[in-house]
Amino acid sequence: MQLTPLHIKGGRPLAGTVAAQHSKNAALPIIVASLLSREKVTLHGIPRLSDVYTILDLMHHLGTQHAWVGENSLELHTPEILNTDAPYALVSKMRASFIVLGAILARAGRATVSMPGGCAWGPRPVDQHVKALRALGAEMTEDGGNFDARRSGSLSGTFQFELLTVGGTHNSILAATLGDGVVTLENASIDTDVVDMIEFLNALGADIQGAGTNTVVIRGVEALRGGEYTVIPDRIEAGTFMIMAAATRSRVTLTNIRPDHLRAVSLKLQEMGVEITEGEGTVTVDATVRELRPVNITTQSYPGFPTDLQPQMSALLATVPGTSVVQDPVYPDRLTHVAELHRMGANITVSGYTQVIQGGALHAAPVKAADLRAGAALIIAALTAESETVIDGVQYLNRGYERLVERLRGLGVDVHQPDMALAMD
Ligand SMILES: CC(=O)N[C@H]1[C@@H](OP(=O)(O)OP(=O)(O)OC[C@H]2O[C@@H](n3ccc(=O)[nH]c3=O)[C@H](O)[C@@H]2O)O[C@H](CO)[C@@H](O)[C@@H]1O
Ligand SMILES: C=C(OP(=O)(O)O)C(=O)O
Repeated sequence: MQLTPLHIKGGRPLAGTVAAQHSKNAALPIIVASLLSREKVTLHGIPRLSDVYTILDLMHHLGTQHAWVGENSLELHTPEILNTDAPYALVSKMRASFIVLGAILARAGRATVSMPGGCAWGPRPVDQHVKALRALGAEMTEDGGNFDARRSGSLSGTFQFELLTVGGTHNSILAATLGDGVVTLENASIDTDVVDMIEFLNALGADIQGAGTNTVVIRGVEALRGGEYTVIPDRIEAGTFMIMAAATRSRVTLTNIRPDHLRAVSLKLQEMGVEITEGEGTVTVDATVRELRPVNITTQSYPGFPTDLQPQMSALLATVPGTSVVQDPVYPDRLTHVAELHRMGANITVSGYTQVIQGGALHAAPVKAADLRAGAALIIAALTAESETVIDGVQYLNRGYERLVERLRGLGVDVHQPDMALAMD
């Protein structure tokens, strides 16, 4: 859906407290994982985001009935899998939908899923998903952009990922949870979103050991029961607000967070001269104490500095005098924010996945987001610029930030976008 642009008048500090939403990237796989149970599942902490509505459309196609039973609570029930295919029109909208492959395969014995979409900054292969499922005994074929997966019995065996992949680990766990085989995943992702999905599945009666370590052992079980689960706080959303506070040289408190999940971000901000005070489920970011210093950043899988905060951090560093170097080997093409920040006066030169940033003051300009976190980076830049920046491409922001205008206003931001409320209908 095309939305009217966001108008932001920046150049003044933020103040106050903002509660982080629950995690988009944990909620989506957990919603998909509910497909493994015939019983009713109630999930709390589901953010009202366009990605959630997209995955619910896909789940509806597969046979899931859903009902919102509170602002962020969702009841899901899949007594039968009605379709074993996940069509292009639904899967192409977001990356997370590709993991329905593992879930449908587990529940129905076969699945046909289109190549995934999502934020389109460059190639996002799924070779590890395919290799893992093949190694564990599934038959996988690809035809015309569709993957067809079949299994004759339970998945079993050992697979070692060639690299750390969040989605590949999700998909393999989902495929192996039901049945009577034992699957060992080596070099598995230890990302918070993987741990949360494992804890959810175990709460429903799965037998999955090793969450948060690189070796995950899944002993298949005959069936999962129903249950209730609360999704973890969104470390990327919280990190975005922390970076926003630093960029505007403000003092802001975040609540509903897991400080331990945000350590890489906190350490980098501290290195820049930002005061970070952690509390029980809170963090206070104070960038009013001293001048900020430039830093160098290289993204890594969790617990390293997340690629999903690289564009936002680049926007912050574009405002900090001196030279910073930002490298994103996880997603080397994740650079759509750069040309837009140039319009605002940023001095960033790019070579491969390296940005060399000479910080200074930014100015307002019309800009356009081409993906979710680039949109967040443009908001951060706009908040530092005197006079009004107009940000287009707002539909991407609705993929990842709940009630954004309202929450920015809560921090004192001068922002308006007349039809924002419609985006969440
Ligand atoms: C919905 C969701 O949760 N998305 C997140 C998830 O994406 P996603 O799960 O797609 O990302 P992965 O962790 O799989 O990707 C990490 C790296 O592995 C590579 N790779 C991945 C799979 C594969 O089969 N082959 C391969 O080469 C990717 O190109 C990338 O360089 O983790 C990313 C990395 O933290 C985040 O940016 C995304 O926001
Ligand atoms: C890139 C993201 O999501 P996806 O993997 O669905 O594109 C993100 O959350 O930053």
